[in-house]
Amino acid sequence: MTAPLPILDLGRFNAGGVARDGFLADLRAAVREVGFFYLSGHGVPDGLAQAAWAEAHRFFDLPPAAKDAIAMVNSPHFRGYTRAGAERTRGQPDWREQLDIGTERAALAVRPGAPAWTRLPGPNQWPAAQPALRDALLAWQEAATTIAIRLLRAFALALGQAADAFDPIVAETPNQHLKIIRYPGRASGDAAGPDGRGQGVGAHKDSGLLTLLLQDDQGGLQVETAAGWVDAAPIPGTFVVNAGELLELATDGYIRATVHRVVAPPAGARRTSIAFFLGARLDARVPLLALPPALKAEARGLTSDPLNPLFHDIGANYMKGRLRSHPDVARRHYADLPEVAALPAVGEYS
Ligand SMILES: O=C(O)CCC(=O)C(=O)O
Ligand SMILES: [Fe+2]
Repeated sequence: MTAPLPILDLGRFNAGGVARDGFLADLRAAVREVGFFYLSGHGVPDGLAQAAWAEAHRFFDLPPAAKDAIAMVNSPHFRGYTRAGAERTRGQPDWREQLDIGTERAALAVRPGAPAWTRLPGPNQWPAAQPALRDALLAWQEAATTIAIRLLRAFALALGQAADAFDPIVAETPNQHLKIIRYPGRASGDAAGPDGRGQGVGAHKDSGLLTLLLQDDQGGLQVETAAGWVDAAPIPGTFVVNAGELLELATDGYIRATVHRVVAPPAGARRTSIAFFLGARLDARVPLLALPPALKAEARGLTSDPLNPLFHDIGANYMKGRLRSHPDVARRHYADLPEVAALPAVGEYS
């Protein structure tokens, strides 16, 4: 299906006046109805994305041993490389390799009895053979963070809030999470997947506030809408933006954290993406916004999922997701937590 997803131009927001009002009205409709849109006019210099792409491709082309040398299982901070085949979404195997990074910082000094999430901040792992990867990805992460925080201000205004309504939960130490991802080609029938094609990543919602995605020209990202699954076909110069579960929680379901998936490329092809997830500070709680009456009347309430309960306590919510996605890391570094014993052998993504 062709893409009916809206395209929003951030230049209209930056321009102010009636252009801004029009942007906010379109944004409000987009986040309530679809929860996914393309962002153009974001003003991020092209060179930053080009550098991130070039280094991402170089990384995935490293020999397997060089990538395994920075395996995520080495890191109590859930940073590093994960081979294809180590994740499942709702029981079905995903097929993608990825490198996870986050804010580059020293680990916190953790007091005994402190919440488990205080062990999450810490250094990234970088491949010794590719020193340029670090600068390119950290620069991209900073640029994406700036745009995501500007968008959050637009979300707040679009919902009748003060522009800074979300500022306290992203101030100074927002939870930055960047993944470069490669989906190898998969012969159809390889594994049960959508439309008889293989599953790249199964249907899920993102858990943070906002996701900003760069994708190459292969395609495969699909979004669940009232009209069924639609393709988020690549549009050069744009990001794909979607809201995560924290915004659904903060708005009592006015904003939709939309289900999406990636269909694996055919055998012989491959797909690469760069996904930035803006999360809230781990020490914060998700606020419940007081929506103006006209918007409150349209809020749908939360779509509760017994397999994936949501916590307003952000650190606990994020920790739960990391433990489920990467049970090997959980067992190596978090075996003291009671919930770790119950984890399945392979990561459950969503
Ligand atoms: O690779 C993509 O296009 C999307 C990836 C995704 O949905 C995720 O990692 O949460
Ligand atoms: Fe996602």
